[in-house]
Amino acid sequence: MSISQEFLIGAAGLCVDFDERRVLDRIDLTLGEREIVTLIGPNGAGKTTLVRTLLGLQRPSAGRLSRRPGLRLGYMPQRVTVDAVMPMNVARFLRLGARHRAAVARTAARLGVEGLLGSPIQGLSGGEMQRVLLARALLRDPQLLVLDEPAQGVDVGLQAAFYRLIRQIRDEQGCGVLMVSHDLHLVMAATDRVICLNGHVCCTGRPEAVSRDPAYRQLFGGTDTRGLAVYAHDHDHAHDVLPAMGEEGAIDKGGSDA
Ligand SMILES: Nc1ncnc2c1ncn2[C@@H]1O[C@H](COP(=O)(O)OP(=O)(O)OP(=O)(O)O)[C@@H](O)[C@H]1O
Repeated sequence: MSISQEFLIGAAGLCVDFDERRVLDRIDLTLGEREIVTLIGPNGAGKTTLVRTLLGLQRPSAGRLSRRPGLRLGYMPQRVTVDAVMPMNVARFLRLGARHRAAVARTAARLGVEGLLGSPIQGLSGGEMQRVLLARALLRDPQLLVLDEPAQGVDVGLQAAFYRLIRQIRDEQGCGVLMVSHDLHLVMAATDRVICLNGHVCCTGRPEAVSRDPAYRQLFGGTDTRGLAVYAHDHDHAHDVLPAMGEEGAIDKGGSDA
């Protein structure tokens, strides 16, 4: 596979070994401008390793990796550990990226955390921390936003709202998004393309198509059916109102034989 400059990031035949154990095997992947791609897979599938490799934090054992020159990345890690004895409020945490106060205030307001700027970072709830971490990533004005399990530790209602927010941010800022998730049904409406990973790429495509793919079903067994019905319900309403238009219409095409 050749990796062209039209992509923000691309990998061809990417392999990663740890202690002679192959954890990622011949991964081909591209991420285009304004595209939202979700990596999904069971525990130990190599999702974080793949993200770290794409970010340049992990050396591949084989294969080729390409990033657009000068690509601005905003990375939201699974978690951050802030030393309990180090006093740090949210405003200071956000300013660590050396951005102007006005940008910090504007981004905090955009994410609804402006009321938390004076609060100690250690005291935030899971949902508040999630938005603060996203604000920090956005303050880099990223062309590619990378989110590793961004909804972990947050209740399901807030998770759905968070994924809607990610899609809005992509629409407003025009950045590409690469995210990791365990839960296809939660990210379906927020994702353009899914890559189902289990050491190798098991299947890939639009979320509706992946949810029906035998490789995906084999990997997740009967354990991931709960949200699909909910998703299909929302989606049916949109289908009646907005035929083949915008993001809902695009998803409809994939789900037409459901
Ligand atoms: N630095 C490392 N050294 C040795 N093995 C590692 C290292 N990092 C990850 N691994 C192993 O590589 C495999 C893939 O791990 P990775 O964290 O990428 O999976 P994941 O899909 O992100 O898992 P999870 O969903 O549990 O976060 C696991 O077996 C893990 O133990």
